[in-house]
Amino acid sequence: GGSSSGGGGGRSGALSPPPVAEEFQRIDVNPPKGTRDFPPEDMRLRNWLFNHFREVSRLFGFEEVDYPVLESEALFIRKAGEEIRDQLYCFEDRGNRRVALRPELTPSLARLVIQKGKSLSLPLKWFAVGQCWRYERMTRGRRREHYQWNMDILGVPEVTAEAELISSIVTFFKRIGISESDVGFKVSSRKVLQEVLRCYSVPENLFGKVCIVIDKIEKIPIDEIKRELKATGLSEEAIEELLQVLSIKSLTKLEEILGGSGEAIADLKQLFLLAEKFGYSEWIQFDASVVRGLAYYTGIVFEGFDREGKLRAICGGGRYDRLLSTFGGDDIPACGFGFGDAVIVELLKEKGLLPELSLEVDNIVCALDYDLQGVAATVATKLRGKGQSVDLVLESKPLKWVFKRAARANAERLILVGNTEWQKGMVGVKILSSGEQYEIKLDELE
Ligand SMILES: OCc1cccc(Br)n1
Repeated sequence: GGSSSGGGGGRSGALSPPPVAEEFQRIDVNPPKGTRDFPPEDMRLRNWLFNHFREVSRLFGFEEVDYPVLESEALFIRKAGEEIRDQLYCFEDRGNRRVALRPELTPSLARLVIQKGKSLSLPLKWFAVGQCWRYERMTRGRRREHYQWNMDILGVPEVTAEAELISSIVTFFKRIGISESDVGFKVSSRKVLQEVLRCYSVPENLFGKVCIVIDKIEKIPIDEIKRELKATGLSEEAIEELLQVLSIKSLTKLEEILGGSGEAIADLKQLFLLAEKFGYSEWIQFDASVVRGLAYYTGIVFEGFDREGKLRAICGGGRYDRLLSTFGGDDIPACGFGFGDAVIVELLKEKGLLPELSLEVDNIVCALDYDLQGVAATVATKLRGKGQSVDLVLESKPLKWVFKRAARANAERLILVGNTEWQKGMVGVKILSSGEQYEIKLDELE
């Protein structure tokens, strides 16, 4: 065994514990920094949330997909200065391959779509609920993993796709009791930025970088924003015009500035028209300052926010028509969103909307004598065959213990297998809510 460590007297007279061999040293029982365990109570909340994600995706006719949590690092290497890149959880594996824990799901979707190529019938509507990772210096004590619900539509160039996606998120919010008085969506289009930058003949390849700087507009001082924009090569004039346009909060005003002929205005007008038809006009507002922090968006972008302004963005997404070609594939028009599992729970807590979820078991089955354990197993199997859940007591326990367990499991019924009753082929039944109890033949037990 390992060398003994610690222990050993030293204090006069006091008996110190015997040294603990290395292999029995107590490990750190906490999960790695920034990660979470999901013990039953937390797992019930997580399942409740994910079941709503999945049910809404089903209502919208989406198919579930998933990808490896480990991807080639190359999938996420983009040069636009994104935070998601700076915090990539990447390493070299034993085969000397550069790999990364996925920080988002969209690049994996793009990879799979390219891999499947012509065999896919468009439009495709896929959803996923996957764990995503980042390696952030724990200076801010923030999480390093979260689960993200994604819905994506590929093959639809019109903004009906974006309108459909926002409708799915509104549907989700309504299901969990969140209304338009609690949250809203800021909606814009990167084509607004594009049209301004084109006026100043800014090269296309700077577009992603400029967006990433602007996405930080509410997170860092405006002087820093201007400095970083200048560093990308933008002229003072272009920067001033850009910041001016970004402060616009009405489509009419935007039209005055950009003129009515550009795609940005047309897309946004169409989206607001569709919002009316979907019935979620009250949930959305135009806000030119929304650009989102992912370089690959090319058109409409949107983000869900809490109207009290206490929390970070709840969800976000947009159009990314050029992502596939960055991986060498043929471009397919695409749009999608990501919805994390953290902020929404904070919002539900704020609103007192967290559901009360407890363990629910239909039956506790217990043998009163050890030699009836087999009969108890038969009873449990019969009930399970009828779709009833059974917590079968697996060892001799005092009745007091059994009642306590039944209460904790909110069991509907307690089935007791005792010698007296079993002599008559009967078992004892106690309905825990009413206290009613009776004996019944095993084959009459429902
Ligand atoms: O939303 C950014 C992000 C990506 C991966 C993991 C976590 Br926690 N957060």
